[in-house]
Amino acid sequence: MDSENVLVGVIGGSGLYHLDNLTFVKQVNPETPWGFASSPISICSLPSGARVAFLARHGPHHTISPSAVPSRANISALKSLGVRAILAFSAVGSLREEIAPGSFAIPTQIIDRTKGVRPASFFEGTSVVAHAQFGDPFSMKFVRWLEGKVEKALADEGRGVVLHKDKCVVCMEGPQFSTRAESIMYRAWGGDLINMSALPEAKLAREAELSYALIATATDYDSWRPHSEAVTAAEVFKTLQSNADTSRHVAATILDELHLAALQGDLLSEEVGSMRFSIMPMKGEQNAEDIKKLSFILPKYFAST
Ligand SMILES: CSC[C@H]1O[C@H](OP(=O)(O)O)[C@H](O)[C@@H]1O
Ligand SMILES: Nc1ncnc2[nH]cnc12
Repeated sequence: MDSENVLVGVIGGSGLYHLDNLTFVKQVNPETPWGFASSPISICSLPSGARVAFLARHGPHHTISPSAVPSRANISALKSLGVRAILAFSAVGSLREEIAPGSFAIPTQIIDRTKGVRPASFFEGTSVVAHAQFGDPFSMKFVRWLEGKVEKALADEGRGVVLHKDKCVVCMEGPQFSTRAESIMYRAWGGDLINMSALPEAKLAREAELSYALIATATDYDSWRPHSEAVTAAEVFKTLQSNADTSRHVAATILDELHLAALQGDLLSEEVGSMRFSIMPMKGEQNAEDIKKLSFILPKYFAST
């Protein structure tokens, strides 16, 4: 196995600022056409010698608010290291009684409640138009593979953390939490979980032809329960630390196998090549600057001269 190859990237969310249960190798901070990532990227080595990349979505000291996360730089920086699959973690509110704070979920759907203030496409501001397939916003092969592995890791050491599957996450703008009326409306819409970070991350991973899945860690019941206090940051903080410890355990347990699966390729086969027919045919002269920029993320389709 080529231990220099970094095929798997991990994005840590609120509470998860490092994977210090893995062996730290070095930090890198590649500049991308969309600037620098939220944090320098830590390269860590796994027991097999394989390497993974870790980046903290809100910065190592949580200084970046959800609306300001440089997601294009994050995704393109990971891709520039050779990453093919991204495992993202996110602290979420629960919109369902049965998803108790402290439990984990792997969502399969997203409802977009961001407000258009986040750059959400690598093609934005360029002369190239592309429409990525996004009906299944997470990589389903990867999701199905993860479910079994994460469920097993959560049962380890008597942790007894429950894993919920096939859930729908509402991604809201923030930074303020939802009103009670919004929280109730999201439940009526079919939302099960709520966060502020699934988008545009998942969209950008799709545009970059990277496999992407999210492990959602529930911290609170948001604001829909009639006889409970509405969510506060203090409420979220109560479970953030233990959820982050569990997330680190899950990562350490599954990353070697994930690296191997990424190396074998089948797990990632849905995304590779998926943008080929999403890019509108370009007639006439192509804007050289734009092509150069896009070649950073999709060199197969945009040959930089
Ligand atoms: C700290 S509560 C709200 C905050 O937490 C989640 O962050 P992340 O998804 O990065 O774990 C949520 O999306 C909000 O950004
Ligand atoms: N209730 C909530 N709403 C939005 N994002 C969250 N992250 C954690 N809890 C949340």
